[in-house]
Amino acid sequence: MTLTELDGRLKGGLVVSCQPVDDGPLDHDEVVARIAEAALKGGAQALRIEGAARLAHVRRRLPQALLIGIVKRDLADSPVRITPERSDVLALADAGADVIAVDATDRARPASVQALLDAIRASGVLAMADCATLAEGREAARLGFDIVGTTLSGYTGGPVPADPDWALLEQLAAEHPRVMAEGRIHTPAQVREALARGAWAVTVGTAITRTELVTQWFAQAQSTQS
Ligand SMILES: CC(=O)N[C@H](C=O)[C@@H](O)[C@H](O)[C@H](O)COP(=O)(O)O
Repeated sequence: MTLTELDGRLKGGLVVSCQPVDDGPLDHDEVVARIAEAALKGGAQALRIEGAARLAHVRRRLPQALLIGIVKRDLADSPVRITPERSDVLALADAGADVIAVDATDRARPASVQALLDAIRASGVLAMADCATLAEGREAARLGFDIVGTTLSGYTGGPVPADPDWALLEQLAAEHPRVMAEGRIHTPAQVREALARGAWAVTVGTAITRTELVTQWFAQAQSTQS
């Protein structure tokens, strides 16, 4: 896919991250494929899918869908979880990802961000950098990532904030044409706000595809009433 095609399909649009709660009742390839199909019917322009085998399954079911692929793995010697290795990139490309997202944080890691980007480029797909800070976003843009995301802001140490990182979004959007607002965007009003603050596109996960957590939000509201 060319960048012009990517812009035509996703600029100003919504990505639904279809990552159910790990080991929960929705954490099955076919269930995720159906959630993904439902998200497209609801108006999503793209889907973020975790796992190469799962992405291949979704690709078979939804041949035309724009798929952003990641692999999440817990490593013994690095806090990097999202697409940490070259082999993850190759597996996602083989599975049919249009875009591959990698952790682009400045942390101890098994493969450099440059090496991951090189593997993505060699596979002929587009590249997204999941960042936590302005410096990381700048470095990702300098390396040549097509999309820079706020994905990891709030997740590299300390308590996780309640709100999206609007400041990081605005700072990145001032410098880069394709900034994905991602992370803790839970309402339609926040999607509008992200676009107003300069996001190129917006990814929503938990609020659409983690039923247990969304139910907890409502259930806790009920229990604080009584
Ligand atoms: C930090 C991390 O591992 N983020 C992950 C990245 O793929 C997912 O767990 C998030 O659900 C996704 O980024 C969407 O965000 P939210 O679920 O807040 O709408």
